[in-house]
Amino acid sequence: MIFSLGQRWVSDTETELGLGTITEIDLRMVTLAFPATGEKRRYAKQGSPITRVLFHPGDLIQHQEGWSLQVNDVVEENHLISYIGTRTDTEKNTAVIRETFLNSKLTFRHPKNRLFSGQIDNITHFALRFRALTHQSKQLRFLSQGLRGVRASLIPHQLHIAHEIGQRHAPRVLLADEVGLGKTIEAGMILYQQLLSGRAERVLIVVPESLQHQWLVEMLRRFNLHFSLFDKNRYSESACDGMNPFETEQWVICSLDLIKEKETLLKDLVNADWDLLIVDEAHHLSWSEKNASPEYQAIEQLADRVPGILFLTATPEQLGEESHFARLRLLDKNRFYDYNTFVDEQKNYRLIAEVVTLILERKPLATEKIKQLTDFLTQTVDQTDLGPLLRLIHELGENFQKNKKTDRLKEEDQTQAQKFIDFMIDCHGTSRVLFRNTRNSIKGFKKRKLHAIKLPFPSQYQTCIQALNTATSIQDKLYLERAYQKQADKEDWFHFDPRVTWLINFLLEYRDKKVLVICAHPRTALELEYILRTAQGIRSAVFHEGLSLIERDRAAAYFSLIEKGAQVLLCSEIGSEGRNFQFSHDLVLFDLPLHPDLLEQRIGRLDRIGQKNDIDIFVPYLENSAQSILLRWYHEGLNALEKSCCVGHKLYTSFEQRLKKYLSAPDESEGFDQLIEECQKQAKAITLELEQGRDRLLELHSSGGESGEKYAQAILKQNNDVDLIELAMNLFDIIGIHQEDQSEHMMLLIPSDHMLFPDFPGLSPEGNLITFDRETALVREDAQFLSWEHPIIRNGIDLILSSEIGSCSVAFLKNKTLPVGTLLIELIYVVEVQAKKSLQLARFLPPTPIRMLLDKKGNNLANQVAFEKMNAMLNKVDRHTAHQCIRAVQKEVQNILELSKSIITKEADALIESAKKEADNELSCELNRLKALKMMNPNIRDDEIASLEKSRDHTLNHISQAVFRLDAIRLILVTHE
Ligand SMILES: Nc1ncnc2c1ncn2[C@@H]1O[C@H](COP(=O)(O)OP(=O)(O)OP(=O)(O)O)[C@@H](O)[C@H]1O
Repeated sequence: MIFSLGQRWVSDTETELGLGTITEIDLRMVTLAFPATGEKRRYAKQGSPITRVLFHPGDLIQHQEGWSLQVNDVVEENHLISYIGTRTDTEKNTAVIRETFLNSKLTFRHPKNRLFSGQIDNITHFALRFRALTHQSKQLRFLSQGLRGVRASLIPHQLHIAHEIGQRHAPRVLLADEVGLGKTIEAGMILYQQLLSGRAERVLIVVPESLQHQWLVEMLRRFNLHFSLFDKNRYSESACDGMNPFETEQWVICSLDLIKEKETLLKDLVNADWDLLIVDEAHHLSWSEKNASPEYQAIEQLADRVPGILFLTATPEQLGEESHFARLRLLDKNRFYDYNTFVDEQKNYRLIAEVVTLILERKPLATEKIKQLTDFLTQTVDQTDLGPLLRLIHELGENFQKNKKTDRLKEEDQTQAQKFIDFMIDCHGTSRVLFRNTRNSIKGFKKRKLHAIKLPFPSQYQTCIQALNTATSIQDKLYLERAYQKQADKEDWFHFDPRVTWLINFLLEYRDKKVLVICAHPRTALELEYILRTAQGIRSAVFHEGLSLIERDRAAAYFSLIEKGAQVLLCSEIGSEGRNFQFSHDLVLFDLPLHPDLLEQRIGRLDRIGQKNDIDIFVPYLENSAQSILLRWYHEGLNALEKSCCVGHKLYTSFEQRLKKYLSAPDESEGFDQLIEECQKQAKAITLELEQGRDRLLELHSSGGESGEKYAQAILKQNNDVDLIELAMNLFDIIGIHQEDQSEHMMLLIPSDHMLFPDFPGLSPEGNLITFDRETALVREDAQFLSWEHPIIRNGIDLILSSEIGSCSVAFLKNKTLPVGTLLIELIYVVEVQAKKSLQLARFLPPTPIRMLLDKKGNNLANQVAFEKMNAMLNKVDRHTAHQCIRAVQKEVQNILELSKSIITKEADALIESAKKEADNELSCELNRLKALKMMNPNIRDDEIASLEKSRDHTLNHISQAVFRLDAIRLILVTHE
């Protein structure tokens, strides 16, 4: 296809944009401007979902000035089309419309014209069209858009977070759920909603190099999103002709290592106009006043330009609270401007958490508490809001007191209480930017059991330490095999280290177990693997940061194979970050890391969603070694091995110096019991304080209480949805896609030789294995999970509705109670709004079909005879007879169409009014809430309010301008035979 400036094209997936004009062409991309909605889109020249708009003699088209032309002739010059024909307003004049001047709001292929020119469709096509319209309209209003098509279990806290953030304009948040609770899935759900709603189009995901493929695969298999991975080669291959390589793709994954290394690449990234940036393992962005890491600086440049940001980390405070604060500042500079103010603010959390907890537990607020709260609110809340708030607190207190005995609240009190809680949570702290769920607040996690294995300290290590003497660092003491190699320059440590013998025996004894072994250093992992494989023939794989990505993925895949896979995977410290190994439940910590957050990351490889067994953690350690000290500290001081420890960083900071003293001289353990005791006490106190303060608030707003459950239930109802299955089968039959049953819940879709649309998007020539059942989709990853949101369904419906298929039909109705030849006309009007997708008007007014069944006098019988009932009674008519019938009743049809106009105007007006009311209610309510919050919570950004205000005004304005059009027409003639 040759592209030329001024040509008119339409987007196959976004027909609501109207007619587009080519405004820019370069080597690989074309830009289309859509004047009807004021939007622009860039498409790759090859393979993009756009179609050239061409009309033919007989078509009725419209000039941008509003007049229409009946096309008689079509002329092409310099790749641009001119339509020659008769103006319908003046009847006589011959006129020309160059395609550039076509009306951008043009609706094509009027069904009436098709009817009178004899272009008749099969009655089954008409039925499919109506069903597709009806379902599309219903589904576009579904509450949990973008959440139901994900191949994942319905986990309430994830759905709540995704819903809460996915609906925002340019969300900027930190997802900090504990390790393995599903941050990747949450980020994917947010991203998917932003894409579906048109709020985001260009997306960049930045991850540690080792996780690139995992993200690529997760986005594809769970969300059907095909990302492009940019490594060094891909970048330099695309960097030709002065083009920005990142502009050739809409969705890109890139590694943090690459970004910080290559200055030109970062520059290109920053200039590539992303809508949404996702950064995984964001704790790598370390910052201090004197030293911002290169990673931090790189992401800072992007954060200045990209409107939406999601940071993901399970251990936000791993590199210190200052770094945590600095990351929050990347999300919102205005709000997080000063570290000390931030720390001060955190002190208020306790009071708010206490009050919220009392209300949740329906306990009356003591006078003292009310006073404290009043003082606090007086300082922070605007005077106009203060009165009602205080009244509410008193009333709630009194009502709780009155209803104490029944333990039940009246519904309005319940609503009031929830409103107050939402308000308090919304207003304070980091709630709009930080989300954190913990294992405490989510049920179903398996237990962890520690098996500490004490082993003798080998003399070789003793000699080595003595030889190193004062030069022995804590690292040497902790990782003795490395110190030994340094000092003795020998590699035979594995011959005498009893941990190795223990590991070999353990693996030989439990041949059927899949065991993950983690150690601090890649070289240790490599040497262990060598000895296991060569000396003992144990099937093993190794996984460390020195391997290429392909080698790492290969190792992980080898380990995951059930039969003939590796029995053991040996990982270095960061080699396994973010990886999913929950199919194993035996973890060997060959050594322990110094920082508790690293320990949590290690255990998190197995202790994550999807783990079906209790987890056994084996720690072989050498008696009286630094590791034995560290083990006691972790187990007895922090209880970090058998329970997830959320206070690790704080305790490490507080005990670091004293702990290191013992680690450097493990023999001198005097006073260590005392340290453990202090540590336990402090752990208890900090945990309590957090549970009563910051963490309680975070938990309340992150888990979402009942809201996540509500979304899960709504989505669950759509599993194996009969409407969806019926429509899909109908669609596949008509399009020409064969269906072969494979098992109870699975089916193979195979393209036939007679496809209605030869290039059906998403359908592979070899066929697609599909299922409508979520549970099947979760275990059978080779099957695609079909929901209303799956591209096969969405594209299928779009293909039908953006074409003429089924828009014009003729049928016979055998009915002896009516005179032969009685004419009924079934009309399908569609009321619709043309506006930017990102306004999401479909929530209030999706393209809505209005069906009429009119007799000669214009009486509407649609309510008496429902569509499916009528459809079942109809018989098809051969083309020749249909043409004769049309000619015979043409005049009557014209009359009935005229009569239908007043009916549709009335019905459309009512629909538009009710949509406006709904939109106004919802958006004004949200706006008022944000404005009220803004008074006391600077977390609400000005641009969020401005955007919502603008979007409400635009929404109402666009809904008022909604139009109706005739989408389909069916003539029904009564026969007696
Ligand atoms: N809703 C879900 N349905 C099915 N599996 C899930 C779901 N949520 C998470 N999982 C699985 O649980 C594991 C952990 O999820 P994920 O990787 O998103 O967690 P994470 O919080 O990003 O972990 P980490 O902190 O290690 O980066 C993954 O194997 C993921 O596939």
